[in-house]
Amino acid sequence: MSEVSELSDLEKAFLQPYLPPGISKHDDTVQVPLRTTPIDRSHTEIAAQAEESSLPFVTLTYACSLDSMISLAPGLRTTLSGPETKSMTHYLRTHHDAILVGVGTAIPDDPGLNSRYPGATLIMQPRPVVVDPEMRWNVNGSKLAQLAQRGQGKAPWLIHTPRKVEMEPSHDLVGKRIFITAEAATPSEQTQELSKRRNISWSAILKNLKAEGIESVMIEGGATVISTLLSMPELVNSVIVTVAPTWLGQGGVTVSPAPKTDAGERVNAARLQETTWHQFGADAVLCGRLQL
Ligand SMILES: NC(=O)C1=CN([C@@H]2O[C@H](COP(=O)(O)OP(=O)(O)OC[C@H]3O[C@@H](n4cnc5c(N)ncnc54)[C@H](OP(=O)(O)O)[C@@H]3O)[C@@H](O)[C@H]2O)C=CC1
Ligand SMILES: Nc1nc(O)c(N)c(N[C@@H]2O[C@H](COP(=O)(O)O)[C@@H](O)[C@H]2O)n1
Repeated sequence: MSEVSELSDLEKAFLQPYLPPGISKHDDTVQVPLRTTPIDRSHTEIAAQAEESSLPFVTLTYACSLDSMISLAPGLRTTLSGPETKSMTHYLRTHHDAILVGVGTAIPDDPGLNSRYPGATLIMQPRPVVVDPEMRWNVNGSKLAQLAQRGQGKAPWLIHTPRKVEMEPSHDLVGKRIFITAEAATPSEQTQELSKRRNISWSAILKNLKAEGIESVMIEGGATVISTLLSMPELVNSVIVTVAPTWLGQGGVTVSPAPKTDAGERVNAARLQETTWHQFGADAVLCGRLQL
C-alpha cells in the first residue's frame, strides 16, 4: 500500500483557497462553490495580482514541532508529519509548478521532492529547485537525479551565483542552472545565518523562475530559507504549516524570523491573517497569509 493516500473532499476544500490560481495540473481539484467570505475575496484578488505580476505565486510550507523546530539537529532529517499531513504535502506538490529548498536541506536530507500522490503523472510533478549559490551540492547520485532518470520526477534546476571557474558542461541530471549575481542583503534578509555574506535577493530568484515559465512555487525549507521569507510578506502568497504534537527539544533547528523593530521598539516579527485550521490525523494544519 502506498505511503501517500488521497485527501478527502473536506481536506481538499480546506486547502483550496490557499492554492495557486489558474488551471491546475491536478484533475481532481474539488470545485468549491464561490463564497463571499473575506478569504475568498482576498484569494481572488491575490490570484489576479499573481497573473499580472512578474513574480510567481509563492506558498511557504513546512512541518514544525510545538517548539517551532523543523529538525532535531542541523543536518538530521526528522520526520514530523504524520501519514495524513504527508499526503497533504504530496497533494500540494502536484498543485505547484516548482518546489524549492536551500542547499542546507538538499545536502543532508537528499530529498526526492517529487509527488507520490496517487495518480500523479510526470506532467503533474513540480520542478525541483535548489538554491545552491556556491555549488556545494553534488547532483550525481542524489535521489532527485535518480527519480528524474526513472521518470518519477523532473530534473532539478539549480540557482547559483556566477562562477569565475570554467563550468563543466551541463548534463542531463541538471535540468537548468540559473546564475544570479548576489546583492547586498536587505535588512529583512539578514538572518543570523546569512548576515555574514552577500545573498541572492529573493525577488531576483522568484522573478527568474517566473521568466522561465514557473507560475507557482512551493517553498519547503529549510530553516534559513523559511525564516528569511517569513519577513517578506510582499513575496509570499500563502503559508501552510503542519504543527506536529511533539516537542523536539533544545538544540534543534528552529524556524523564527529575524527580530523586527518599529520606532526603536521590538514588535512581532511576522503574523498570519485570514487563518484557518484543520486537523489531519494527529497534526494540526494552519493556513494563512502573511500580514503586510
Ligand atoms: N520539517 C520540515 O518541514 C523541513 C525541515 N528541513 C530541515 O531544515 C534543515 C536545513 O535548514 P538550513 O540549514 O537552514 O538550510 P536551508 O535549506 O535553508 O539552506 C540554507 C542555505 O541555502 C543557501 N541560501 C538560502 N537562501 C539564500 C539566498 N537568498 N542567497 C544565497 N544563498 C541562499 C545558502 O547556501 P550556502 O551556505 O552555500 O551559502 C544557505 O546556507 C535540515 O535539518 C532539514 O532537515 C528542511 C525542509 C523542511
Ligand atoms: N512536510 C514535511 N514534513 C516533515 O516531517 C518533513 N521532514 C519535511 N521535510 C521536507 O520534505 C523533504 C523530503 O521530501 P521527500 O519525502 O524526500 O520527497 C525534506 O527535504 C524537507 O524539504 N516536510
